[in-house]
Amino acid sequence: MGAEREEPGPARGACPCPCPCPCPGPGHERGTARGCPSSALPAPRHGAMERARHRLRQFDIGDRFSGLPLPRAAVLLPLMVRAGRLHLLLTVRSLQLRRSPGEVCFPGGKREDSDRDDIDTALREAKEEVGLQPEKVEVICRLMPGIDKMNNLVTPVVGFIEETFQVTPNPDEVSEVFVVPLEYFVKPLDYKTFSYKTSSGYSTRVHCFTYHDQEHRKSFKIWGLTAHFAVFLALVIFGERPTFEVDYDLDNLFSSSENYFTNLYASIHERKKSNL
Ligand SMILES: CCC(=O)SCCNC(=O)CCNC(=O)[C@H](O)C(C)(C)COP(=O)(O)OP(=O)(O)OC[C@H]1O[C@@H](n2cnc3c(N)ncnc32)[C@H](O)[C@@H]1OP(=O)(O)O
Ligand SMILES: [Mg+2]
Repeated sequence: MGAEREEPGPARGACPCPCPCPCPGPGHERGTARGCPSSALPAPRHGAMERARHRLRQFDIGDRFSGLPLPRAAVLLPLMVRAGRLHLLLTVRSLQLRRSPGEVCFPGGKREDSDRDDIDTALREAKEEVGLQPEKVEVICRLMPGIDKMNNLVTPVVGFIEETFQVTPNPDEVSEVFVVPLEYFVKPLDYKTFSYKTSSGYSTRVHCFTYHDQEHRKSFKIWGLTAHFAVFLALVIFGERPTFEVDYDLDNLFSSSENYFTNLYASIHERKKSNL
């Protein structure tokens, strides 16, 4: 892993800055070279990134749900700028995997004992799965968690990566990597929704996007938890009404996303109690 990180802080991550100054110091933002007097690294100054950073920091949940008694997992939502627009990097899971083979997901996985927090988990998994070095990620925030089919508490960690990043997928876990313009998750061309009842009996709306990728000349289906995270990320960053229905009050996005999560969590908790 990279250099020591401060706890807590709005913009955390492995600091790529090679300078010896305490990190972050006054005016020196961790995970970036901004404000660092002795750093030679250029700070990314793209307008779309600056706006996204600002919005995302308002939705950072930090370690807020770290005490919940559920097994933990984390995913990295890797954002990059291509042709002036934000894009999200996604993976297709290897067909050899026991769980969710062939499904689209973000780089990520289950917490290991060596991980200090969800950021460590997301960065470690991204390195293992697509060869992304932690120091090449500017971690911005952690967003509201979700709960997967196995009742893992899954925390999405948002980070910026360079457009020039060359993926090296680990074929044991990842069969393909592709990128989607983030706007697609608020203005899709091919979208369906259906309702889904979780194992705890909680009814939720499932988003299902089909993305026709020109680069790979094929279509990818992005749905379930992965689509849930991508939609929320796009809502946070763009602050616009999507072209489809969502389970949030868009005028109170933070509190309604928190309510959504707490209701889902409560349904699992209740089910566990009634099974005792
Ligand atoms: C509404 C219902 C839904 O949402 S399903 C809809 C669509 N699907 C999704 O949205 C995907 C959502 N799921 C996920 O994002 C992931 O499953 C999450 C929750 C992050 C968990 O991460 P996951 O990728 O399963 O865990 P992981 O990476 O820790 O391990 C995956 C399996 O791979 C194995 N593995 C690990 N390293 C290697 C290796 N070097 N060679 C071979 N195998 C390897 C792990 O042991 C693990 O296997 P297993 O799952 O324990 O059998
Ligand atoms: Mg994984």
